[in-house]
Amino acid sequence: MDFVEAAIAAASERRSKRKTPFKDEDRPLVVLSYAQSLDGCIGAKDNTQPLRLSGPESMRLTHCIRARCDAVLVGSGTVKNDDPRLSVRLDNHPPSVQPRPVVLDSRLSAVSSTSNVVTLNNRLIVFCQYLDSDPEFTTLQSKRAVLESHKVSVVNLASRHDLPDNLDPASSSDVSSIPIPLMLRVLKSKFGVNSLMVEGGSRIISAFLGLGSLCVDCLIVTVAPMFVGSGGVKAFDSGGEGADEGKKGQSVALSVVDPVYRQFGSDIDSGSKKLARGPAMALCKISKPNYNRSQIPATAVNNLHNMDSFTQWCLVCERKLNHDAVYCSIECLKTDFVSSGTFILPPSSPVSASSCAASSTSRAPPSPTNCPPSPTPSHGSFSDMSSSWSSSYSSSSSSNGSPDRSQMSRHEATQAILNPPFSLEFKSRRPRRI
Ligand SMILES: NC(=O)C1=CN([C@@H]2O[C@H](COP(=O)(O)OP(=O)(O)OC[C@H]3O[C@@H](n4cnc5c(N)ncnc54)[C@H](OP(=O)(O)O)[C@@H]3O)[C@@H](O)[C@H]2O)C=CC1
Ligand SMILES: Nc1nc(O)c(N)c(N[C@@H]2O[C@H](COP(=O)(O)O)[C@@H](O)[C@H]2O)n1
Repeated sequence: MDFVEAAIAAASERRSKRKTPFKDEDRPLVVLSYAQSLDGCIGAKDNTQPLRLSGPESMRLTHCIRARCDAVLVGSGTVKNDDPRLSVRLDNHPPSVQPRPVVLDSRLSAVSSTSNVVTLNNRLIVFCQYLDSDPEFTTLQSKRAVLESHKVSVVNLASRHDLPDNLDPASSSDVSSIPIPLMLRVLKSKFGVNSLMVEGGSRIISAFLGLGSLCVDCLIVTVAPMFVGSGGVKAFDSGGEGADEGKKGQSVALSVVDPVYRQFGSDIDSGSKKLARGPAMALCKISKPNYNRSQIPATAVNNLHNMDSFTQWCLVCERKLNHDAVYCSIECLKTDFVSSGTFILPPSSPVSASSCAASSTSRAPPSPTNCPPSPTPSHGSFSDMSSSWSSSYSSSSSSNGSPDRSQMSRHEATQAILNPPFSLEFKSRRPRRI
């Protein structure tokens, strides 16, 4: 599917250009992808099987993403709840080799010899984490032996024996949850995994999103036009039940840049009398772990899984910041504004004053020249945006006249925002009539 190819290619290109202090190439390209409801749920608490959110078209998309990746990862909660297969079955061009399933299962409590990921695939990788001094060490070693007898590759991240020589095992103070950066490096160096799809569930999504561009290159979210309600499992729950003590109840502002939307399936359409299952899809490239503070662990240079101390980096060019600032220069601020949650619309679609005002509260303050002189209603709609997605990835100047920002110098980007050759819509979307 072109959409997936374009998304992964763009993420890969972006990654290669990024100037971070750690070596991105030491870990696989990571595509975080899941399906959620309109109220942000990916499952239902009382379900003992996956909640079907995706329609047929976007389900196929999920399988296309699986097909384009070397491995597909889920957490122990998803294995316990869903017993997923994680295989490619709906792609028109199935890969000759299925992606390797990967499960994060610290205590080997979820995966068993009868799990689908074991019985349907003999290349499963399980990451666990326990010390020699663990009171349950013997039991855990027996479980491990059983899995290994079923051709499962088990990696204990706390054991030096399981890791390549150049990587240090997780420290004894850090055995509560699997250190994702270390796990990613092991996937690459020990198993040759160059691309990884992360499917969920909630805690895994929250953990990866919390690490932002440190560990995620591309985010593909299917949004299904349905509500799950109070019994739902939230996709992103960084301050919820599973959060560390001290982080409970805290909200986290995360933003994505250059979101692109495309409709897969029937959606809520003018001819439709009811909410059909035909999700729309948001494709986003994650750029920053956190809008207000792009915090990259300084120790990550030598020791990726050590998250003790933090250094600040400019949100745009990722240069080191000496002061308590978000950007290193005014150019960077403006450039970030160009690339922040804005949508490129055809030239005929004027920007609305209200949407411009809305944008200033959520992102970097816009230059006054960004706003139109008088209020004009926006004609941009959800479906308008879908037409521009491919051109903004594939050429330096798209058919609707909008420049490809990845090809622009910072100066050109700044000029573009001061004097845009196209109209921008920042926030507002007119709901479509049903
Ligand atoms: N709609 C969709 O696209 C998807 C929906 N789902 C749904 O998600 C739900 C399951 O979510 P949830 O219960 O949160 O389970 P998860 O699948 O997110 O697994 C969470 C568990 O993974 C283990 N784990 C190990 N290391 C980490 C880490 N660094 N960060 C986070 N977790 C880690 C922990 O268990 P341990 O200590 O045992 O290792 C943790 O409890 C199900 O309802 C499922 O249907 C799942 C995938 C996709
Ligand atoms: N994309 C997507 N849409 C949904 O509606 C879903 N419920 C999921 N769930 C994920 O798919 C797994 C099941 O995979 P198999 O069909 O067994 O291969 C499930 O565990 C979730 O990870 N995804």
